[in-house]
Amino acid sequence: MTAIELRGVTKEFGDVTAVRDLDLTVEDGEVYGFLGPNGAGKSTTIDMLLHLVRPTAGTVRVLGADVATDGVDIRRRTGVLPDGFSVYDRLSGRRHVEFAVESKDAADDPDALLARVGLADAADRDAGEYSKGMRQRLALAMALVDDPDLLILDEPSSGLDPAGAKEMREIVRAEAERGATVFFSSHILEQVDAVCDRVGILRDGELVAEDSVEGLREAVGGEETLEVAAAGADDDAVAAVRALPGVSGVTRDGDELVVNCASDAKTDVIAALEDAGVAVADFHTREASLEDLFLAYTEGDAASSDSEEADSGPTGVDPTDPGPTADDEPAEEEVDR
Ligand SMILES: Nc1ncnc2c1ncn2[C@@H]1O[C@H](COP(=O)(O)OP(=O)(O)OP(=O)(O)O)[C@@H](O)[C@H]1O
Repeated sequence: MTAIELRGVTKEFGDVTAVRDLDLTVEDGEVYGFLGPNGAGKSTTIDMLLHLVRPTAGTVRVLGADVATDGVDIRRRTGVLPDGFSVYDRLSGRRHVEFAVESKDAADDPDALLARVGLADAADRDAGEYSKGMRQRLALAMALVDDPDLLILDEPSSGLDPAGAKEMREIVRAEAERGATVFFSSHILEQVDAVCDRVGILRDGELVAEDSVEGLREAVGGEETLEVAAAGADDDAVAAVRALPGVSGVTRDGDELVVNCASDAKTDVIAALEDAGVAVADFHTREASLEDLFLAYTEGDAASSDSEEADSGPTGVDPTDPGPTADDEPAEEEVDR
């Protein structure tokens, strides 16, 4: 079965096209990493999977059913870790999980779930006292209720310390081994690298790359990354480099230009910079990584080095809204983010 299937999906918010003619398929049991810089359309896509936002065009199918007509059943079988999860300050962590268990009419032991996400000792404390990472762990515990067939995790590692991020990866792996499909968005490539079967890279609402992590590595295998100390490089010089054959991406990192290019294009890059009047102080090459590929596909104004910190923004998410389980109708109103 296909866990997620988007066909020709477009979402416009007034003049802004957040997602453009998106085709995306996630097979049952896959761990799929959904990458992209800020504003690429990841959360909008996730909101459409959850039927919190209706597409302007196209169809969205989840767990073999149409989200527009079978939302209740889909939500019952789906665990969601929303972006910008907010808690009820005066309810304990345990109460939050109990609520999620009751909402799904499930039989899970809240304490076992809290222990699984490392919150056993904090189970009785008010969630309002939880740190950001603890809230994220709590959200994960709630998402795991009733062994969902599909886990949708929006920036799951946001706010987690390295130990928490590792635990998150282990939980994702364990869920996949259990047979669940996991779809998660992230800016953090090492998360994706470590757990995903496949990765999709979204830019300006369009899928610009999709492959296994190995496939993406192979795709950059024939390329090198050239780091050029070029303090005086202006936009014209960058554009001249970008226009060269064999150059797949150029990003600026302080006084340095980072150029993804075929090995035989390196001398052309240096020559183009010098022709543009840039004094090249130094340059060296380094091995291409998944990070380089991400930058190559997402470079430009939208991709910046500050993208590692997720902007959770206003929450708009009620943590005790059973979402995945509710007997209510699919949302009629779009979420206000
Ligand atoms: N409710 C809304 N009204 C108007 N514009 C919106 C709304 N939601 C999203 N957008 C716009 O759609 C585009 C995609 O936003 P989205 O939140 O989906 O990106 P994202 O990839 O999740 O970004 P981030 O990594 O920063 O969370 C942005 O230009 C954003 O401003």
